[in-house]
Amino acid sequence: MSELTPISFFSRFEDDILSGAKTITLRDESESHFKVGETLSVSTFEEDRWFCNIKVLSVTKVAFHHLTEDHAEQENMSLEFLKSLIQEVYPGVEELFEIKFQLLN
Ligand SMILES: CC(=O)Nc1ccn([C@@H]2O[C@H](CO)[C@@H](O)[C@H]2O)c(=O)n1
Repeated sequence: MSELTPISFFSRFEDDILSGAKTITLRDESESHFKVGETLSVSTFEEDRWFCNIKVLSVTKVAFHHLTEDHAEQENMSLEFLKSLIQEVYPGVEELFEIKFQLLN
């Protein structure tokens, strides 16, 4: 038996992930190592509390200035909010990675 690869999300996104409203996350290069098809064990960033497993569907490089409404929709937020959020989490980072995922039961 192998350990699942961990990933954390801010706990305020837990409900959106569990309802299927949020189906991508945008990360910097330090979290671009996930492999298509691999199962990730998802915990909250704040308390390191497990809340689901997800399967990686794709990992795609995307520039900050190329983010679109399509990304925002898959984040279940407005594009304006998404951009301000990313600037808070990853100040000055232009090269992002879109990780598309599927919630596992
Ligand atoms: C330690 C650390 O970086 N944790 C992160 C980073 C990002 N995100 C979310 O991904 C999307 C785009 O960044 C937005 O929904 C972010 O809030 C997250 O939940 N947790």
